[in-house]
Amino acid sequence: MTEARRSTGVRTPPEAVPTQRARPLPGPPVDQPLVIETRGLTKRYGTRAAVDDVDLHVAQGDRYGFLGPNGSGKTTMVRMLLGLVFATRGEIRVLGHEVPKEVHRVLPRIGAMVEGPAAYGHLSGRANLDLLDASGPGPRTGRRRRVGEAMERVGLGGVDRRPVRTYSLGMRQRLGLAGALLSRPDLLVLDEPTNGLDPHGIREIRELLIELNHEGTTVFLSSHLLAEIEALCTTVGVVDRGALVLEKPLDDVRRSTGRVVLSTPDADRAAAALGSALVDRRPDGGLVVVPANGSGASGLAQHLVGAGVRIDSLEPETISLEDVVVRITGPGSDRA
Ligand SMILES: Nc1ncnc2c1ncn2[C@@H]1O[C@H](COP(=O)(O)OP(=O)(O)OP(=O)(O)O)[C@@H](O)[C@H]1O
Repeated sequence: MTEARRSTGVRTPPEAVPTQRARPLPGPPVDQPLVIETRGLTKRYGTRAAVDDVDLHVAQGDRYGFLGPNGSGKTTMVRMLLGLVFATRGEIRVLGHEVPKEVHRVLPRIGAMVEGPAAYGHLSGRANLDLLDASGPGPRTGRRRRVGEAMERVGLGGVDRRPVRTYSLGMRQRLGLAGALLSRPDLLVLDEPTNGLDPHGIREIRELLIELNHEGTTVFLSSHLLAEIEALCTTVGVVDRGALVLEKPLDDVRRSTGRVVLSTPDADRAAAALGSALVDRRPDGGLVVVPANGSGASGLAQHLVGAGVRIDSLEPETISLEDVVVRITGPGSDRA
């Protein structure tokens, strides 16, 4: 069952999205207008549902991570949002417009990168972006500036005249992102944007996306990399075999358990002093403790020190995104 979204995470609201909707799709309330919403969205290939009855809610200002194992339907979802694949059933609304019916009104406001960046290898990065810009809705005037700015933005300003065939994978990925930025989009839709990048490249892309988000761009990205979503996103949607099984602000997912984890060189002495307040011992040696009612971590520390226990650290126990994903998707969810 879907753990539905109740509120949005940290927000820097960008300029307003059209809120007049001919027919708003029903869904859980959120604090900001929705820039992507789907209702009962389903895509079948033969008898197999690649996307299965999905109600998605991406709010303005989100950095929304669409997380799922390989083959769980992420790319199919992204392609439907962009009008590249027709749904078998269900409704899609992006930036207040129906997709695919009104996709021509939506696409000029979206920057997208799906299934890796495509570029002509014999042309320079700048020439590739010139071509892309020429095929877009933007005016001819200002193209040079737009392309230059986009190249600078992704850190390719110094190599803009080199043929793309000489670019590393990371540079190609950044060129793809530069293409997505040309129209100064309200919404970025990125399918596995850090695929194939090394840790340095992943960090660069992440920092750039956070920067763009702070300037007002809503970011929707798909990934099978839990750590990537955890480091970048404000909201997470978890998809398992085509179905959305969780959609929540990341801060709500990683909530505190109310217990604390004690790290000490005097574990046995601590265990004796804690009695029934000690509820678990972790593989890393940490003692999981339930502080006595109202005493909190400071009361616990006082009690332990009084019992002659040395304390290395005493920290609140939190549930990680990984804990939650493992629990709700179960083992083998990424198997065919
Ligand atoms: N054109 C197609 N025809 C038939 N089946 C398809 C087609 N496109 C996707 N599928 C199937 O739909 C399911 C979801 O695929 P999709 O590519 O959307 O998943 P994904 O989560 O993006 O996977 P990955 O992370 O590997 O890219 C898979 O079982 C895939 O084989």
